[in-house]
Amino acid sequence: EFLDHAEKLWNDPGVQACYSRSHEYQLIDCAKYFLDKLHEIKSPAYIPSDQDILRCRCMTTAIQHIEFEVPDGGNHIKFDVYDVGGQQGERKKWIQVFDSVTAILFVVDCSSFDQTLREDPEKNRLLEALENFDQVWNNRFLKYVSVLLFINKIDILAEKIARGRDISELTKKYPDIFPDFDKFNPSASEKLQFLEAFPYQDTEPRKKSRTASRSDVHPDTVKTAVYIKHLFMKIVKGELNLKKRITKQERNWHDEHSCEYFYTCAIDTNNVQRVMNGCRTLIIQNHLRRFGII
Ligand SMILES: Nc1nc2c(ncn2[C@@H]2O[C@H](COP(=O)(O)OP(=O)(O)OP(=O)(O)O)[C@@H](O)[C@H]2O)c(=O)[nH]1
Ligand SMILES: [Mg+2]
Repeated sequence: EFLDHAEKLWNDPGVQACYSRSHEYQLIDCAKYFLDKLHEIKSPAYIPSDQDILRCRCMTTAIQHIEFEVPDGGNHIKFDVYDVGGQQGERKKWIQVFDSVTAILFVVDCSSFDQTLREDPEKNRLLEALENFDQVWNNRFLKYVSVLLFINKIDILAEKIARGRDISELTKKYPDIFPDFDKFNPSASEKLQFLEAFPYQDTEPRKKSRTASRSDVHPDTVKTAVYIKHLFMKIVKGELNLKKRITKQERNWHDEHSCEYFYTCAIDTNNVQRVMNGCRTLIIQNHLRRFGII
């Protein structure tokens, strides 16, 4: 009975209008996905699919340790992954795992440019992510640790842009940090890189040739994603400093680590497979370099 009522409410035009303004309050990203399929979920025969499980939101509170082995040639390489929580209250725990890590997987929600934090409704989420990344990249305990930056939720970014949202509010509010979006021009290779990562709908034929545009992806989605990538890369290059440095950095401070970025959609298994293959190679190379083997 509850689910019948919920379904009726979700189909109400007023509730839909509230949903279209969900960047103004706190609503979990997967709400629409599950509410859209209430008719299926309410059936007693409902069994969650893999996609349903991937869409579930489960906030990380304690540090999770996951071990797995990946085949590499004839060998198996063991990976130890520590998953930490991203919310403000969780971050003080990060230092416990800084010691002896080879790489950090830093996941940014690139669709969050028009949202504020659940923990602090005054703080913009993208700005918070940039500041947080600045602290990780410039942390003296992480000088030898490479960072893999995942510019994630590109599917939600596309949905938002299609609904007419844009990053201009942020660029107007913080012009020193966010340069004029209208004047920003991504190169053809930058557009191509994003489009190659963007998931194809089952109905959309895959492009055989490499091209810097796709009929199913709005040009502003591409432009916004590349713009966000530039912001993070400015931090990597030291062109954008958002946090006061406790330790003065000498010129070769960043020589011993690097940052690679990937556009990701964590719920698209094809995209994740490709990204993980790239990450595995980078992590192994970093490890070998760190121990002087290559
Ligand atoms: N549509 C979409 N949803 C995503 C994507 N990545 C994550 N999500 C959803 O976002 C929600 C949060 O994902 P989590 O993996 O719990 O996020 P987290 O960064 O570990 O969060 P904390 O544990 O609080 O730090 C889940 O509902 C996921 O299904 C994505 O690329 N696209
Ligand atoms: Mg988590």
